[in-house]
Amino acid sequence: MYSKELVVATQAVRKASLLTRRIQSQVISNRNNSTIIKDDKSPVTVGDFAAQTIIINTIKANFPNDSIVGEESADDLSDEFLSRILSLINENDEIYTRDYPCEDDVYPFKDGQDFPLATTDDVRRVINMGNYQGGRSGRFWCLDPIDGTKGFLRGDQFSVCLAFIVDGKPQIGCVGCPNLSLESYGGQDTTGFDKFGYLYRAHRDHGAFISVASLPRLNWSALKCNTLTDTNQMVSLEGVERAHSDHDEQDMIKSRLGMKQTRHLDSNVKYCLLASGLGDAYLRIPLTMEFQEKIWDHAAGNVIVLESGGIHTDAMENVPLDFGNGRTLATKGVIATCGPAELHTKVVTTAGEIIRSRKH
Ligand SMILES: Nc1ncnc2c1ncn2[C@@H]1O[C@H](COP(=O)(O)O)[C@@H](OP(=O)(O)O)[C@H]1O
Ligand SMILES: [Mg+2]
Ligand SMILES: [Mg+2]
Ligand SMILES: [Mg+2]
Repeated sequence: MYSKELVVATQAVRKASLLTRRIQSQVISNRNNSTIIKDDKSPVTVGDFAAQTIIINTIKANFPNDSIVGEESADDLSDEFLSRILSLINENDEIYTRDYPCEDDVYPFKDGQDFPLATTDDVRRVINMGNYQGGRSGRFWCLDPIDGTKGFLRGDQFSVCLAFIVDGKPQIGCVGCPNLSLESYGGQDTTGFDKFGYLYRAHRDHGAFISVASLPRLNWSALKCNTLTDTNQMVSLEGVERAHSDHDEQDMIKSRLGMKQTRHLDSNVKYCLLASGLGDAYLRIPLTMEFQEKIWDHAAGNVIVLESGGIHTDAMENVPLDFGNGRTLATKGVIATCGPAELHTKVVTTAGEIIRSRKH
């Protein structure tokens, strides 16, 4: 069991969840100065960079030899932008220590003395430690500091996602959902959720769990996704952004399988709702055959889905996702369901047929 990794992952994600939630509205109202458009036209914010810095710093302080596949790079950031990231981190550290001390640390939890965050150069260096290429052997971490940046900028759902991978297999998944209210998706909320949402975490072969993020002692409840007998009972989970998956083909799949209800929401929160039994089939049908999914968009959710009893594959071949392939998955699209295998196979077979019959 990777007990220390689990504690470090949880604390890193918890601290970054607090920061992202605290600054979400401030980033939205000051969008021009807080957001950069990357080469692939996608947005990234001071929040994404600050969260990446906090999490890599925490990992490195506790596991100095570990490598990290992180989404963001600091190469194009000005000193002024880096210094805003640094102030956000310092401000958050103060609030975190004062208001959210956590008794959950059974290990001495180091805060980065060996990797100080005192200057803008430190911040740049730490962000760029996320440049690992991944691969099939050895241990590494896989980080999406803000998944669903577009949701974050809309004031909607987003998540802080960290996985720990050994020999290409995710062993730990930890997802902070700072803006999540379960009640909005048909569930029930627990006291304190409104501070900075929920933490989900799973350890391979040891189950998937949820806790309110703000509790001084995290209170983990086991998760189990739904047990269904027909695809027509499935609630579908899909993204909000039409540029990230093929919503028309997702509609075709649902109509062929009798699925009537859809929940649209950004990021790995979809995997978390599946594990909570608040959705049953996450459909992510590729818009083009050229696009390769990034491992950080799915690695943390993978452990949470599998450990809550679900199934996670590509959208065409019905094969498990391969997180040892580098920074991207080799397969096309993604489908996660509550199972059982017979229903999952039906969903992927239908998706495959629809994708293969494309005219374009
Ligand atoms: N053309 C595309 N197809 C599929 N996913 C894409 C995409 N362009 C961007 N994405 C990914 O979609 C993720 C968000 O997924 P969703 O729409 O389910 O919230 C983004 O994560 P980030 O927000 O971390 O960049 C990004 O990696
Ligand atoms: Mg991004
Ligand atoms: Mg992402
Ligand atoms: Mg991201």
